[in-house]
Amino acid sequence: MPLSKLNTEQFQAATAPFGFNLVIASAGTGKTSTIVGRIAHLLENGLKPEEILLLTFTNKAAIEMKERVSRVISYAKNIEAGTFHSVSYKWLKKLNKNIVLKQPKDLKILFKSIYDKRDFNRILGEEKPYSANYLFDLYSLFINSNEEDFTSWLIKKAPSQEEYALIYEDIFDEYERVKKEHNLVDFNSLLLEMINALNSGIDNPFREILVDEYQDTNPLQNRFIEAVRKDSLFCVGDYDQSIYAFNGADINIISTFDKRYPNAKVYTLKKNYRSYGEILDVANRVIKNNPRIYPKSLEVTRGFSGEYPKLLMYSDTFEEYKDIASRILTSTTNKEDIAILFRNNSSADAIEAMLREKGIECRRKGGVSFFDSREIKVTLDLLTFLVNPKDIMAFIHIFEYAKGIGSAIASEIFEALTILGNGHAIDGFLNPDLSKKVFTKKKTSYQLGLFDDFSVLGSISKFKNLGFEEEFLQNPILKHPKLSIEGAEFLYNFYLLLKKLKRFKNPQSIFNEVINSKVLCHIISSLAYTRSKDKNGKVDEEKFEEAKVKIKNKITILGNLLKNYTDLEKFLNAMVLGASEMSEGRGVNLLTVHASKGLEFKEVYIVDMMEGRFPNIKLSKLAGGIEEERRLFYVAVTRAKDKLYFAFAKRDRIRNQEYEISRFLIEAGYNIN
Ligand SMILES: Nc1ncnc2c1ncn2[C@@H]1O[C@H](COP(=O)(O)OP(=O)(O)OP(=O)(O)O)[C@@H](O)[C@H]1O
Repeated sequence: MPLSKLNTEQFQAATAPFGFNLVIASAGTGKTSTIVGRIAHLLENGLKPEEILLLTFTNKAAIEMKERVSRVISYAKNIEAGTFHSVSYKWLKKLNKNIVLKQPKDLKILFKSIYDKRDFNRILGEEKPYSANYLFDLYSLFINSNEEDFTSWLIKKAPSQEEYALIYEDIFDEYERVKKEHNLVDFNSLLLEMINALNSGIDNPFREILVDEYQDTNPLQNRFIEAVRKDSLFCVGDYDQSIYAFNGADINIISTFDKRYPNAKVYTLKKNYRSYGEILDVANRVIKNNPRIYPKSLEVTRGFSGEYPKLLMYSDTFEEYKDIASRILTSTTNKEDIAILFRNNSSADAIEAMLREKGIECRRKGGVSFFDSREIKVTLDLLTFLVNPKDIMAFIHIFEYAKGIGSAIASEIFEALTILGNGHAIDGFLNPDLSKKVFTKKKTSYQLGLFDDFSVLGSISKFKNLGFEEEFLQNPILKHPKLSIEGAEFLYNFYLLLKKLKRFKNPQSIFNEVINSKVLCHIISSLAYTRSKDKNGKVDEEKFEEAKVKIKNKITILGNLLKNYTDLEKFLNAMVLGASEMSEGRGVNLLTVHASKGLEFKEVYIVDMMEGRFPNIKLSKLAGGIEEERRLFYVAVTRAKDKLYFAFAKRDRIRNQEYEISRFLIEAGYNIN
């Protein structure tokens, strides 16, 4: 039973009466077990699973906790659990809100497609107009500035831009209109929309909200908690592990809990089950230099190993990474149980290279490189468009690969398809309503710099001999005045894929069709082509073939992830909401300290323990200060179960910089003389 395994302090917290409960769980003291016990306690005392909301820092954590309770209480799988964003997203969907979640960088592309429709050349200004990218950033700055009128704001900042102000404002209007029309939202607006819905009095079934990693809550998330909560909160966190200030996390939220809530109860978990005493000694010595918000300490339960965490000293970073790789090579610890932690991402590539040179497999959490790669993005866009043919962004991204179709033309074709398909772009491809008029002449406005391109429609005769099916040749989208032969061919292949996919429902079969389609093959070739060019722009045939195989292999990895899903939409949502939780490969874990949060390893190396790098003085000035850096150090140290090493190098050859030892090692009592 989840409750029977708890120690006294965990049990007391897990069985706390309804109300405002804060559990200060020091590192390694079993907060996961306590949350799992709490859920079991609530269910055993008559709460229905639908009345429990569990908010976690990652979706993976939510799944793990739910699984642990479900092993004993099977219906626990019905509790609502996930990150703030994924819970809001699911809830908004349940409320039938039609929303399409997008990353800011995607919205930037939409913005550019609207910007590109304007002709600034008609104004012979002294100064050039702003680029689309700059204007997008300027616009978000304006929105955050609380000023009401863009033009007056712009004139104050850059008087010579005044003559473009009308065009800029028209771009913003269209951008907002398109976003609204297609229900595009970013991460923050998910929470905002949900808060609005809750404040407008929608049905709220939750009787207790459990919040994990409470110390990293930001004010918007806190507003969400406030909007959902009725009378019981169970928040678990450790103020010494608050490390997301740069992302807006506010440590004051945890530190004022007992003042903000009536009759709040604070429980503390002190017994550490993870690490040997020597490791905890280092953690305690350093963290005591930070303010103690609620009284607490770490108690050793595993005893002492007899070995104090070692400080490894090197003359330069190259030597440092090389020696760590050699130590790992000969270590008897399972490679998956070893982690190398670094404060700065910039350390990662050199360490990875050194490990690979010695033939040591490693994996980097964050998976950014995987999900940021163009092949994965475009494959996800293809699948997204199939699930949601209203997703103009996905459509524009896919058509970036069609020669001659830029983002402006792509968005016009998309609009036309939507009209022809009576609101459904796929129908616009497959069963266009020929009575509808598309690409009609647009309102021309010299002042707003709009083109009046559609006065002359294109002729489809140039596409007659390309072997297109008769049915497709009838489609009015081919009349776009700027459509090139290559563009039309891409559209035709897309049409063929959609036609074929009509027969499939199973996500795996859909994926197989997509990966073997001419559309994706064309995209793969075009990516491989760019990647196999040499300095003079010449393509090496062998490299080109190799690049194609590599790209296809990567896309296949995505297909493997899909195997766990029977619903394509659920898979796609998990990819948007959880991409940062994925890790690639196997072997030694290479992690930033931030990404190591919540994890534990038998053997840990904390590298680059140099003043300036850890603590990172520059970053600490931006958010959180030295106390946040000290918390990062505390998080790093407390990941280690059995063995812990610190590595220091006097010099970095590449940066041509000399270093002093990190102040945290001095605070920990290391004597380097
Ligand atoms: N009552 C207990 N008896 C024995 N072992 C326990 C108990 N509670 C937790 N543990 C073990 O202690 C370790 C740490 O637990 P857990 O990962 O939940 O810690 P945590 O509080 O989340 O730590 P952190 O905040 O540092 O990430 C785990 O290996 C877990 O199995």
